[in-house]
Amino acid sequence: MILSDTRILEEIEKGTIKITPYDRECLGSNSYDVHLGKWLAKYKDEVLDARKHNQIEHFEIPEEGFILQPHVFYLGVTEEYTETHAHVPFLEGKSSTGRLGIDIHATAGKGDVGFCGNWTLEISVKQPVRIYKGMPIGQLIYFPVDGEIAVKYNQKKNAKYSGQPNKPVESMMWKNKF
Ligand SMILES: O=c1ccn([C@H]2C[C@H](O)[C@@H](COP(=O)(O)OP(=O)(O)OP(=O)(O)O)O2)c(=O)[nH]1
Repeated sequence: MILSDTRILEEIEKGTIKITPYDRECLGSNSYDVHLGKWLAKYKDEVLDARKHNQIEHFEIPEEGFILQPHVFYLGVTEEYTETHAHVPFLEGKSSTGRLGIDIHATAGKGDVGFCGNWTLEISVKQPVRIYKGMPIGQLIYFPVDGEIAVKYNQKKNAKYSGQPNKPVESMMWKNKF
């Protein structure tokens, strides 16, 4: 089951879903459109090491936009700060971004019950494409959960991405012991 527009609105009124900034126009029949924040980032090193803390450098998308290149991996961020306290939020692309050859997440679009923060986007493109801050970039969909949640994401001691800011956050895989 996926929450409908009226159910998303009810949850927003209850405070179990928070989306800031919020615009009623961005609410679809069963999703909410999110937008590209002004910060992008790239890893400093060409070769990443899954055991190490790979550093990123942030840069701002200028007014005239920024051309993303294929074979370069970017991190982006949603303009929206969200909180989801009773449902599983999923970040999906939009058909219109997909049709421009833009992928906005790599492998994991699922969020956690209790996730609070801006969403980091894992962006790659099929051909050069100019993107702009504030453009619609994805959509959030919400799934009800079956059963009690013992520990919500924002209550977990080792949650790596809790409270993500309005700048992209790099992989914290290095915090896993392996
Ligand atoms: O494209 C995405 C997908 C998820 N998230 C956020 C929401 C999610 O609640 C959180 C953690 O995601 P996930 O559980 O997939 O990450 P992990 O690598 O397993 O980290 P952790 O060990 O903290 O769960 O990151 C993003 O910012 N961008």
